[in-house]
Amino acid sequence: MLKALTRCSSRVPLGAHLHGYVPAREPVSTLLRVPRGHNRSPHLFRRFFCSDSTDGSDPVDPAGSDMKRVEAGEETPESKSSSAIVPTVVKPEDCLTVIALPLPHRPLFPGFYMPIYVKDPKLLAALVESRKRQAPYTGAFLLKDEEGTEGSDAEKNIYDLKGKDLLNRLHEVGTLAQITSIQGDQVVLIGHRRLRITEMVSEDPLTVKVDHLKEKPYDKDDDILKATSFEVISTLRDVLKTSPLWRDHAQTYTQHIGDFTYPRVADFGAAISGANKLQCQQVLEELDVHKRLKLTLELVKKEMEISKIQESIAKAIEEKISGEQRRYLLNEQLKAIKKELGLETDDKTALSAKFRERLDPKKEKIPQHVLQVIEEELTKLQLLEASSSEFNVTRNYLDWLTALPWGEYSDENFDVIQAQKILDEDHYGLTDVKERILEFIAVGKLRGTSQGKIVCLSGPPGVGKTSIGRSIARALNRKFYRFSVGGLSDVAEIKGHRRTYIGAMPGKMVQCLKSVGTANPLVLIDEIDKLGRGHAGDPASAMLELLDPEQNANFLDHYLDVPIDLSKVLFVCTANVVEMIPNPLLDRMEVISIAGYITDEKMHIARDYLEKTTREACGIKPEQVEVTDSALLALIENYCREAGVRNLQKQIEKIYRKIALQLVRQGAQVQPDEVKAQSGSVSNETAVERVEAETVDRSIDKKDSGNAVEAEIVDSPADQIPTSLDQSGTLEDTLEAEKTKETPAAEKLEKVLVDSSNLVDFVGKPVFHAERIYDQTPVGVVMGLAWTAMGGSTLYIETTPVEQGEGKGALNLTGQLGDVMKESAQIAYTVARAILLEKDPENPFFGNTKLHLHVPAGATPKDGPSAGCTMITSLLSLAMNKPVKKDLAMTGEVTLTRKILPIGGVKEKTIAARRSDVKTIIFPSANRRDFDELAPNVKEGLEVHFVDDYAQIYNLAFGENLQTQ
Ligand SMILES: Nc1ncnc2c1ncn2[C@@H]1O[C@H](COP(=O)(O)OP(=O)(O)OP(=O)(O)O)[C@@H](O)[C@H]1O
Repeated sequence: MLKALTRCSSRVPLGAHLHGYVPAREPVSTLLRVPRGHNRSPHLFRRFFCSDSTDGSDPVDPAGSDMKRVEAGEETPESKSSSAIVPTVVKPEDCLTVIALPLPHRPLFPGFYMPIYVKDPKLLAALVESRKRQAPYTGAFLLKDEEGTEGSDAEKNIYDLKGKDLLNRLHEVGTLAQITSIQGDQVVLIGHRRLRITEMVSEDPLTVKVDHLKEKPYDKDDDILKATSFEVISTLRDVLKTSPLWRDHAQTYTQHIGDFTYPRVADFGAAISGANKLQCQQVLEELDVHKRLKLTLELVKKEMEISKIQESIAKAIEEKISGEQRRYLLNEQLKAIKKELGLETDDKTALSAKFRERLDPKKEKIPQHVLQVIEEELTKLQLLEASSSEFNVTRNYLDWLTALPWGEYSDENFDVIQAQKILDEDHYGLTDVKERILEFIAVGKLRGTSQGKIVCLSGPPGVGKTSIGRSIARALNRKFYRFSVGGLSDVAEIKGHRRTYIGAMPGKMVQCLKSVGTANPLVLIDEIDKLGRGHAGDPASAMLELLDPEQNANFLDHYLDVPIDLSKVLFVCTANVVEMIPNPLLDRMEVISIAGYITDEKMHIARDYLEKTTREACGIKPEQVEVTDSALLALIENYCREAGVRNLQKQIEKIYRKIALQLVRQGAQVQPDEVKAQSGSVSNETAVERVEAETVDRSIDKKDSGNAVEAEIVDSPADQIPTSLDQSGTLEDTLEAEKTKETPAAEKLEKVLVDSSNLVDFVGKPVFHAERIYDQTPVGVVMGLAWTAMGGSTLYIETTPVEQGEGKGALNLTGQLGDVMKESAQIAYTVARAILLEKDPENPFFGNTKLHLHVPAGATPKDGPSAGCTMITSLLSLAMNKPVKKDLAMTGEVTLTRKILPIGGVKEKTIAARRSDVKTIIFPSANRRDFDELAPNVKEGLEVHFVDDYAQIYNLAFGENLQTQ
């Protein structure tokens, strides 16, 4: 059984589908929608719309259609076969019975072509037959959709339909269509006039009786009609303009739009709109012209909106595309620029060439195993994808490997005298350090090469540990690199990260070598005593590997992964407290302690180094300022009593900043006169001022010299100012006066004098008050000597009775004493009781008195055993009600058998004692050597006793005789 009765399909290209009229296999030039490049003659349009009529007559002359096709240069199969014009017999209006042709997609509007495919052979044969019978007409009716079906589904269902069933599925109103050509199963129709089915005549093929429909009569000059029609036309024009798809048609169409009647305008609008088939059918069924126009207007307006949206979408996409194109272009340019500059990242060859270029000059010096790794990595680089992460890792690795100073050494200075000069230039004193460096140079000179060493400079803050490090590097002509390990807790900081980690970096030492560019720098490792505990590995062990001369010839950084030779590096570490340095590290270091400075040393440092550098830093000339010795002394004694000189430096900077301000302020007042003087001939008045200023300067400079010439100038009245040699009396003064003419204003300013009297104006009130609380220590109070990380200091041990009574003897301790110091106090109590018992057996003091021992200042934690002898003395002084000798200070650990053990920090303690105007110091005998090594200026004026038994202290403190045990 024939499945498909009628299969009508249209192959609809995108865009054309919107309007439902497509050029299928029909020769394109005969269609209203003419694709680009084909003949789009206005004749075609005129052909379909010129024979318009208001009475609903055919817009196309069916009789002439074939003739016109021939005119248009086309051939129909019939014209081909007969090569003659066949006159039509049947007129459209005579067609009252037609074969019903179902249209699945859109209705056919009068005046439009529509190609359809007829798959039902019976129907097709009937159509061919009717054409042969000179009645080439059929009724084209839109198919109704079956409920729940749409599009191709709806089409599918009609193939089984016949007779009545098919009739029921057809819309009642359709179009009388002329069959213009049949080629195979393709039938091309032209719509003529509206029809309505009245009854079925035969079933297969479906033939129906029809009524011809006419538009309701309308007034051509009706304004509303006119306006609506114009609105449709103008909207259509807009749509066609904005929609690039139909732009070409718009031109042609608008040229002929004037030929249209109102019903045709409505049909045209509906036909080309993208409205769905039901909306089109509605327009087709509408016989009231005004209503039809209104319906069409709605459809074309909607079309307009769609077109606008389409335009904005197109615009947005266009923008995006042009943005992307721009990016692409810029990227290409960037690549070209990078390539030009040799920065091209993905140009592997350029990259390899860059590395090789870097390698070439030092290839001889690079160890073989490192060269091998570099070569391997270079080969790997060529094989890797430039955008891969591995490529970047390899590139960075090669960058580090090739940037290191393999075998590059700076020419070392082996000239001891030159080195000494440099060291003295930068720092006063510090003889131990300087000596050690000179020894190092001497050994290097004799050996011909220098070996790496670890020197550790220990001492309180601000004594110049870091700055001497820099100076040593200068003296040795080595590059200087400093890094602080204070608080460092990650081993990776020292040994680097493994390359597998993202953002991996080599450790500090490799960074140092890259940055200094030599393999024998001086590396200053600051704050080694403050090395962190470490959360990832043990930093102390990593430091050991780095510093140990036994190991560091083959130091392996995790990142670099090839051993590097650090044996030529000179390591200088700094620490405040040596005891805090991990033992294995300390063991490998040469510790040089810098104890701190006494007033005398500070005076030198201030005068010869700090003042000079600060003055230069402030842009002040030496002749513009004078800081007297008394001012410096007051500054050191009352403001800067700590061991180092950092605070002293700050205070001097403060003074010089204030001086600079004063000078600038003065300069602002002097300036106008100066301008006058420099701008032309020198008036007498200005000259007087100049000479006066000069005189003041010199009178300050040569205060006590009693310079006669100076007096003469001062006394000279203004009009007698010497202008020539004979008047001035001396050549020197004339030259001086001449010089002043050219000197800038700032140089002739009044000299600023800083004295002890006006020091307060520069640095404010003294912050330090004497550590010494008592002029003469009372009963129960003795001065001890202590060592702190900030240097030495004096401290008092005070004991006082709290309560008396039979058997009440006890000892209370305060002053933030540590465990060792508390134990030391207990020992002192026992020894003191024993001594008192020995000296005065009748004295029940200790047994009956509750005592309180305190060590000011209460807020400072204290510990250590070295105050043992001081505590005993304090307890005995109270027990015997006898004060100790004036200006006495002591230090020493005591055993229960009254032996005095050695203590640390002799220099610091001596300096502290001097600072507190102590005249007599008692040290343990074992410390005699330390004291003897002190510089004479530190020991100067001190009466020092070395003791090994407490009895000696007792005798010195109380002026009595206690037998040693
Ligand atoms: N003997 C000296 N001669 C000249 N200047 C000195 C001397 N000692 C210290 N200074 C100066 O004191 C300042 C502080 O010194 P530096 O920073 O080296 O102290 P430091 O001992 O390293 O302190 P810290 O332990 O706090 O690091 C520097 O400007 C330095 O030049």
